[in-house]
Amino acid sequence: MAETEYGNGAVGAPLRSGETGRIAVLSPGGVGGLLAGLLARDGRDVAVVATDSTAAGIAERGLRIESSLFGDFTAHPPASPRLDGRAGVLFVGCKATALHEALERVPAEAVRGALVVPLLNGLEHMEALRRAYPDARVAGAAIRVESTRVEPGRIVQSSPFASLDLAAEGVAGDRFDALVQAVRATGLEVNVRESEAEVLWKKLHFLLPTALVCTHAGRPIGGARTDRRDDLLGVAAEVERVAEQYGVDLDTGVVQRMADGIPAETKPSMLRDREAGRPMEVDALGGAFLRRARAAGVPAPTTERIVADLERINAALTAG
Ligand SMILES: NC(=O)C1=CN([C@@H]2O[C@H](COP(=O)(O)OP(=O)(O)OC[C@H]3O[C@@H](n4cnc5c(N)ncnc54)[C@H](OP(=O)(O)O)[C@@H]3O)[C@@H](O)[C@H]2O)C=CC1
Ligand SMILES: CC(C)(CO)C(=O)C(=O)O
Repeated sequence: MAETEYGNGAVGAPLRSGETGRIAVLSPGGVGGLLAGLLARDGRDVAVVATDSTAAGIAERGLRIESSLFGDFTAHPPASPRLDGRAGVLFVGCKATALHEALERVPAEAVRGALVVPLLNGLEHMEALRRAYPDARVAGAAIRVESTRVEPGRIVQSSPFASLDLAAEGVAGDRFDALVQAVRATGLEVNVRESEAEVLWKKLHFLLPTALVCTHAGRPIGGARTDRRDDLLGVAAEVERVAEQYGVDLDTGVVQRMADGIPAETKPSMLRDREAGRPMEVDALGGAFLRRARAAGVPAPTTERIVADLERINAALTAG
């Protein structure tokens, strides 16, 4: 039997138009684990790809989700350290700091023609994914949620908000529509936008000030938005000015209202990494933004200062 383009892992299972095909989720951490659990609970054909020990743990005990929005449950998707067979969709849920190693678990052949949906914050992972998977279509995406991998295979989702923005640019079609439907059916809000740049810059506009300032201050948003308000709004205004040079209109007033409206105890994942002594995404977020700012000739002194400090802290963390 001829090999089908996107089987359910098994060679020969034809994919009908409008279906997602098998949904692989690489790295079941805070955001990847939440997506994998929600989709598996709905009976979707989900395959988790994880580090060796986490894959073994999920295969044995399942993937535990404890969520203020979606309830508590254990899902039992198959989990392995490497993607075997093909997938029609690949969610990428690792941190930027582990991206290159993590991608080795998903061969390019396994996602030929597939839709690749990165859940990472930042900008430069898009180029890295397109280089790794030249025959896949990589969608601009951004997830807004606070979700934490408290131990391997156990995810706690705590925010009163959870939404996924997806850009249709370059990826529109039946599989994209099917994916939107599948994710919406889990209860997660999905917003479809046209432009990839808009999706990525809008997320960065909120994320960069909150991640940098909360992490620098060592405090959740409630402390950062009062004690470090000038820095928070300063970074947001710099993102607005740089984004404009890349054709994206942003409004720092929106970020201000969002930062004032979310629960005081909200912690960006970068702050959680600092607290746990893990490598932080300083370069993937702050560094990438500053490279764009320099290329556009727009000064970003507030971001420069905070990123320089966090780079020193990160170097000390990663040195041991
Ligand atoms: N957490 C959040 O609330 C949000 C996070 N984001 C963004 O999403 C991305 C992921 O963040 P988050 O979910 O917090 O990350 P986590 O630290 O919770 O999870 C990272 C996952 O990557 C896995 N991993 C590490 N190394 C490898 C490897 N070599 N191969 C395969 N998997 C690997 C980890 O495995 P193991 O479990 O085995 O350690 C873990 O499951 C980041 O870019 C972040 O900025 C965006 C919005 C919200
Ligand atoms: C700030 C937050 C929790 C909001 O989505 C986030 O995106 C992150 O930490 O990566």
